[in-house]
Amino acid sequence: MPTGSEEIVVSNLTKHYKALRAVDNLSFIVHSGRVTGFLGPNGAGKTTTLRMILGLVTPTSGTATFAGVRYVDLDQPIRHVGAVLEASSAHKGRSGINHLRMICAAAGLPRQAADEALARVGLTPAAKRKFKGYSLGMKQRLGIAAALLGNPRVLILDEPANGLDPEGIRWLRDLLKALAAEGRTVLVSSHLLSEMQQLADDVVIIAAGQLVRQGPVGEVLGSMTGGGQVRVRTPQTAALTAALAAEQLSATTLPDEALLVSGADAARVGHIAFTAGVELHELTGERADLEQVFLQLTAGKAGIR
Ligand SMILES: Nc1ncnc2c1ncn2[C@@H]1O[C@H](COP(=O)(O)OP(=O)(O)OP(=O)(O)O)[C@@H](O)[C@H]1O
Repeated sequence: MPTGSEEIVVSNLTKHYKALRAVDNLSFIVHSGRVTGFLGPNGAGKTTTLRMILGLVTPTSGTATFAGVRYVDLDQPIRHVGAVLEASSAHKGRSGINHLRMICAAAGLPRQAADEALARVGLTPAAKRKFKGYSLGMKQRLGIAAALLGNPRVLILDEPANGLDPEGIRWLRDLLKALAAEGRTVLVSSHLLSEMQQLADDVVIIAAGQLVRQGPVGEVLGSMTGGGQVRVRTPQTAALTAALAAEQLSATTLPDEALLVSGADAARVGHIAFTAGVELHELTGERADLEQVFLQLTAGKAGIR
């Protein structure tokens, strides 16, 4: 079990490759006890940012710290931060458990940590099978097991949902949520937006190396859609339409005679109806999905470099 919380603070982080600003004055905080999704279109700068956070790429300027300490200054980093940067690789003929035991031996961790990490990712039944026989999903699990060996307070995963089937995604969601519930800080990058919507509590969205938006998933969605759309049915259509208009809300009539109200959530529409004495037979909030939000937020920035 990790002790203490450990936020990741990214502060004015910048990386230039010649004229290209791969990461451009980026600042955000990743909170402990939550799963944070790091989203951006291809080339947005996600991997470069993660590599700077992990001390693998030297920033042009700015810092990334764990409870105030840069990765390179951490004492025994494997016990602080676990990371999976690309699909796990291991010697083809080596078993999963032996792969983990070798990492333990090299890092001075107890051998038992390998068994515990393998169990945590549900690979115990395949412990002695050779890596070359592992499916992509099993390889992803083994990579996460390797990241968990030092019982780190922070977990950083680059595209962990890649190649997982829906059942694998559900498994990943449950694991990440459980790790966060233990107080760990979990940062997960992805371009799989609908899956991020399931996986993450918070999102940090970047495009062209710059921060576009950060916050709880629900707030980011709500702020983009102005509260989304609400489907409502009433026998008093004219009265409800008038009450909505008085609040500067417009409603369109759907083919099944229900009304679709934009720019308000279900609670607001329900309140307006109640105040106007209008009877409702249906009231359903329809939230935009992250894919739509993401496209709106990054429109014009994606693909310009
Ligand atoms: N070592 C490097 N030298 C030059 N340019 C680089 C280098 N590493 C990354 N870049 C460029 O920096 C930009 C950001 O790349 P990065 O891999 O961080 O994006 P990403 O968001 O992870 O994208 P993807 O989802 O495609 O992996 C890209 O334009 C990339 O070509």
